[in-house]
Amino acid sequence: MKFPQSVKLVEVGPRDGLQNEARLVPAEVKIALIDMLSESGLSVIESGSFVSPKWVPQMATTPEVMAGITRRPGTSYPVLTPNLQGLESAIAARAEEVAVFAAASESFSRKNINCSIAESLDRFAPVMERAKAAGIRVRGYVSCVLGCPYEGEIAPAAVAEVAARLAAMGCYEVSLGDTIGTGTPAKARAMVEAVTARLPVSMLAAHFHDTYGQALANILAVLDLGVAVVDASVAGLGGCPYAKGASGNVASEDVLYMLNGLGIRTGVDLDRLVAAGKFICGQLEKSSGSKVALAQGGQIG
Ligand SMILES: CC(C)(COP(=O)([O-])OP(=O)([O-])OC[C@H]1O[C@@H](n2cnc3c(N)ncnc32)[C@H](O)[C@@H]1OP(=O)([O-])[O-])[C@@H](O)C(=O)NCCC(=O)NCCSC(=O)C[C@@](C)(O)CC(=O)[O-]
Repeated sequence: MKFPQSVKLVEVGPRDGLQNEARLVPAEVKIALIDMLSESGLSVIESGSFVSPKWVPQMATTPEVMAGITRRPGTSYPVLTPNLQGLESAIAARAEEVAVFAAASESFSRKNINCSIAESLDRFAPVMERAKAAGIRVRGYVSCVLGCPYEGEIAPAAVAEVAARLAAMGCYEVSLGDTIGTGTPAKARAMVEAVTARLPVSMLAAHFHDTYGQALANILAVLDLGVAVVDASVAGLGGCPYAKGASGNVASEDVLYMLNGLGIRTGVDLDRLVAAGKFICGQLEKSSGSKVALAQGGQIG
């Protein structure tokens, strides 16, 4: 197998990880988590989302979180923005990077953002324009790339089409989300091959959930195709409010342990990452979803 020499780890725990937690996590706890994650050397920490608080109440503290974190030079703290209203809030919060999120499944698009795929892309157009004018980088997500909770199988060509549209609109990176974690390595490869027929692999990120325990295997499969950006969530926190049964994202600690073992550079310190995971698990009073953290005594607080 032929792997990249270095990988950019995108930590999504403070957003994707926490958005599904039923108990509201105070802003101070999110701030402390993000600051610990920054200290581990991560260069990207997704820190919240400017979405409707009626849809995702856990993210309502994003303005306080963005105001309270210590911004480490060299680290970016993107937030999700589904529309212009979200982008204006992100600008007010001094976000330097945002993400728009589409889906490869019509049903998931409607459940998640209350519009069709085409409507979502139309809605992103003014977001892209305003972000560009404000000097803000935009990442794009495609959800349900390896299966949909409502429609089942998703064709790789449908994923490639949405990914290509996001790139054409100006997204600098497109993150491919196995939202419900049903993918397997061969399917992950086939999907990435379909996307790389339309986009350079350097623009792609793997965003895999671990519902069926396949996430690390899927990541390995797509690293072999040249994907060099991997999204992960500390302690394996996560799920998706609009994808019943989806478990957490692949745990950041486990991805880092695997990358270290492969000799792939990330610039991230495993011990500090484990400490951040231990901190948030203590706050949430739950065990870590990271095998590495558990092996290193990372149970509750
Ligand atoms: C997109 C909407 C807003 C459409 O929701 P809608 O109800 O169709 O929107 P609307 O424009 O009719 O507005 C309804 C209300 O929401 C407010 N509103 C409208 N926009 C905003 C905003 N930006 N910030 C704050 N408030 C907002 C707006 O002001 C209004 O307030 P009201 O008048 O009723 O008091 C809604 O569906 C929504 O917020 N959805 C968010 C869903 C979400 O966050 N899902 C999780 C993230 S996606 C994901 O996890 C997958 C991913 C990315 O991780 C990849 C993967 O794993 O595959």
